[in-house]
Amino acid sequence: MDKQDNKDKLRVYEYAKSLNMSSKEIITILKRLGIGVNNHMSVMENDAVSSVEKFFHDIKSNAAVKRAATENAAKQAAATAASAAAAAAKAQAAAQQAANAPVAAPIAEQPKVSQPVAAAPRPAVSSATSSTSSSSQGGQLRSNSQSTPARPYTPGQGSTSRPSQPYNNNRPAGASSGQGQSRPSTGSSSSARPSGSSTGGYNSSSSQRPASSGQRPTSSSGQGQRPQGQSAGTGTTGAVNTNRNQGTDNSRRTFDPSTNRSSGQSSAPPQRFNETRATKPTVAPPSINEDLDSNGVAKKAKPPTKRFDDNRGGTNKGGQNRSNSRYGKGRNQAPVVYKEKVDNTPKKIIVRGEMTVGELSKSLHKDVSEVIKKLLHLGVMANINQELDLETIQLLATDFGVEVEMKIPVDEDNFELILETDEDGDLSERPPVVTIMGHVDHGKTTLLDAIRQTSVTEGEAGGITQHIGAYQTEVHGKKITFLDTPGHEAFTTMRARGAKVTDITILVVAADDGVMPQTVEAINHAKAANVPILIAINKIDKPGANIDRIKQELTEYALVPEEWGGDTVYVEVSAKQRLGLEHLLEMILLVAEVQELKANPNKRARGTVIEAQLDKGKGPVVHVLIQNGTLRVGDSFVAGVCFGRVRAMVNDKGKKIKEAGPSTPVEITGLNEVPQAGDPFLCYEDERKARNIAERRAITLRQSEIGANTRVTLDDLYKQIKEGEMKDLYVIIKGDVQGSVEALKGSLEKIEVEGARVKIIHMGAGAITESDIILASASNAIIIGFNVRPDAAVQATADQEKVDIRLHRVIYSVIEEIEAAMKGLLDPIFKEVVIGHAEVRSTFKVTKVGTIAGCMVTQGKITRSAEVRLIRGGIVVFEGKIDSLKRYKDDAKEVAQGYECGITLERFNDFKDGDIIEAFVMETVER
Ligand SMILES: Nc1nc2c(ncn2[C@@H]2O[C@H](COP(=O)(O)OP(=O)(O)OP(=O)(O)O)[C@@H](O)[C@H]2O)c(=O)[nH]1
Repeated sequence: MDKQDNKDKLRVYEYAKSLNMSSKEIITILKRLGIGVNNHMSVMENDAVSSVEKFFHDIKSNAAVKRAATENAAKQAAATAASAAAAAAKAQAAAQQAANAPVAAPIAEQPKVSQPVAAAPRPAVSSATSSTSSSSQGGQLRSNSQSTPARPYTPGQGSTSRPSQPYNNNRPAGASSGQGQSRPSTGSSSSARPSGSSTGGYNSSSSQRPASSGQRPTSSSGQGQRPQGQSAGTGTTGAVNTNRNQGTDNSRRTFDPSTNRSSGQSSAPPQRFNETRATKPTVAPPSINEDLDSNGVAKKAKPPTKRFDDNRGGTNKGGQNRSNSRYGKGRNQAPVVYKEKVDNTPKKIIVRGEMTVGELSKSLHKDVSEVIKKLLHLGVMANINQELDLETIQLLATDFGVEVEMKIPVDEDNFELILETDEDGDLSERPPVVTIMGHVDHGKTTLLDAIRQTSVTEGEAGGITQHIGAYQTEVHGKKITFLDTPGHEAFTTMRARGAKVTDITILVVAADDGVMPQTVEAINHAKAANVPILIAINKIDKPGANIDRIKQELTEYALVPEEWGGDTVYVEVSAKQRLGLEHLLEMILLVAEVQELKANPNKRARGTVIEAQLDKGKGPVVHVLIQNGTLRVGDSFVAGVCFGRVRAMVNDKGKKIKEAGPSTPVEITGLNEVPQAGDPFLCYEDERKARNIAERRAITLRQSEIGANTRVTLDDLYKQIKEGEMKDLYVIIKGDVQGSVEALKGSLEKIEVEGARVKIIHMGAGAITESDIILASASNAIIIGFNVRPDAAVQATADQEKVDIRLHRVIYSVIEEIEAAMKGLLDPIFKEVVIGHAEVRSTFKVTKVGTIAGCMVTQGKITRSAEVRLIRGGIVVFEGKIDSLKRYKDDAKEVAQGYECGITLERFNDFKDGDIIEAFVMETVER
């Protein structure tokens, strides 16, 4: 029973099918009418059907009114078209008549908008096919067409008159001229045409051929001879039908194929074709009917039209017939569906990035072909999947008269790269952030402690309770933030991670010691980071203190004291005796004042992670220096690839606080994981967003770690110069003696290729250290080791940081290599691969053999065939070949890590305990 019910129910798709429309269209109409449907399977109640039909009817009525208004213009157009086409006098007359006839009005109109929907709710081509199928599909349809007259058409239904009108209407000027031409050949029909171009002609032809007449108004004579099925086909589609006719009718045709063709091409078929084609985007045949009604002419044309419609109806796929019968009279009339051609081009589109042609067409509500055509006009060959840049999108949209609003989303994941600008009025002064650097034992820690103690004694009772990697002190009501990490780590590692936290560097130089290698290194670090340097000459209490000597030495590094005409501030202090500290703090404020350090406290907090650790009780704890905005308890944030919500916040004095402004160091809890020092920190409106961003950052980080090395290496230097990514090649030179380092510097600085120059950012005598690697990493520099080598730990750091170290023993080869790299000529065939290290533990002198080094292989392996170099204190003492490699008394091919062995070298006997023998092989490198 239920099944039966279901069967009888009319579903949207069925109804749409019966109208030759898509379910989507019906759903849209239903929705517009306020009738809720879910999808194409939804059942349509009777009142829904009648509402839709009323909707169509209303559309028709409106269209008719419009059409009547344009009648005059249409007449004119029709006349022109007819006259142009009519070579023969008859045709001309016919055309004129047609023009005079009220029905002709739609002719002019047709190309513009309305199309016979009911007649052909489906696209022209499909209607053509459907008619084809009607003839071929068989009996059912054909019989339909034959029996058309008898069909239960509702009088007054647009469909009746449709056939005639569509022809006339749809016929563009050219087509109408075609009619004229074809007419003469068809003879009697031509006369029928003019008189209402639809009515008479149709009638006459219909009288001859009931079924086909409606469809083939033009070639009436031909039609007359033609079998029904064929005529139906010909009527519907010009060329296609012609073919079909040829195929089907040849045997029985009595008409001249040429006539047929001509009729197909120029008269009725073209119209049809046009009509149908036009029908695709829009359909409005009912309006035509309406026209006819209003003109009073259509009524005459009704009978043939009916038939025509009927045929059409029949054409509407087999199922429709069934559905028609099932859904009754009203629905049989339903095929009269009209779609008005509505220009739904949007006024404005929002563009959020590049789009494909297909995407743009969709947002412009245009056919892809239209957009492609426009692109062709712009000289761009494109397909539907072609990506269009923003400029082209803008151009195309403007061409279609559509405004474009660009809303390019900001890459929120890389928030450290987003520059937030503030209005001057929103900015307020912020405390400077100071770092202390200097040579070992020059008193950095003592100075930091002394300053901190000063502030503690001045302010807080209870002493230092917290160590959070930074602290604030106050001088004359103004705060100064010190990064509490003596040494280079904070400075360099953070800079290597892209974080700039320091505003001022205090360079501590012991008055009794002078400028030392690490002093120079610190200077280079600060200069590379473009941070102003303030010199604190420490230990002035010491008897050997020579302040002038220090100043003198430092002028060599362009740090000229103010009193000597320079701009570097020098302060004499004794960290131990707490002398000059106040003056130092005042000078810091002075330097800060010149820098005009400002931030906007009224925005979301942004900062840098100074330290982070996993606390047994609190979980991940992070020390953050807030650099802009204000951080509040409860704020959600991202720190590196971690995220969280501020659960608790403590300041440098260990006091719980609710909010922290710019330049304030705080400890916060509430993270999911432990971030790294130097990680950027930014607040977000909610935790979910923070989590998403952190997760995406983690993925990107992993990918970049796996991905290409972005550091500069000599191997890809030329490429980078070419691509404009590099102007200067930053180099760190480390050599065994100061003399050769100086010589190398001079030679390298003279090289200039492709507009790129060598810029020495640091140099010194001594082994390559971890600090060199970090500086190289932070500055994207390469390291040249001249007669010096990195030890295993340093090499490991270099590998991790992807710093290119080039080791040489001859100055000329350094110059040659750098020059070749800059010219893109570098073509190393071999690359040295270190395979192991052995440490000399004892030596034995054996006559005739020389000195045997009793070694322990500390890393990798030593092979007999490997080349070796002897390193003493980071300096290469000898480079050559192994003479013999023995395990006890036996020769060995190789000795692995953790085993002892005896090694003799060719032409070298001067082993000393603690020497390192480094074994390496040369491997070919593919470029
Ligand atoms: N006489 C005197 N001694 C000082 C002064 N400042 C520091 N010292 C001493 O110098 C030594 C080294 O001081 P630190 O503060 O550890 O030096 P540092 O630069 O931090 O050393 P590293 O952490 O190893 O780089 C200590 O014994 C201090 O007591 C000073 O102003 N006068």
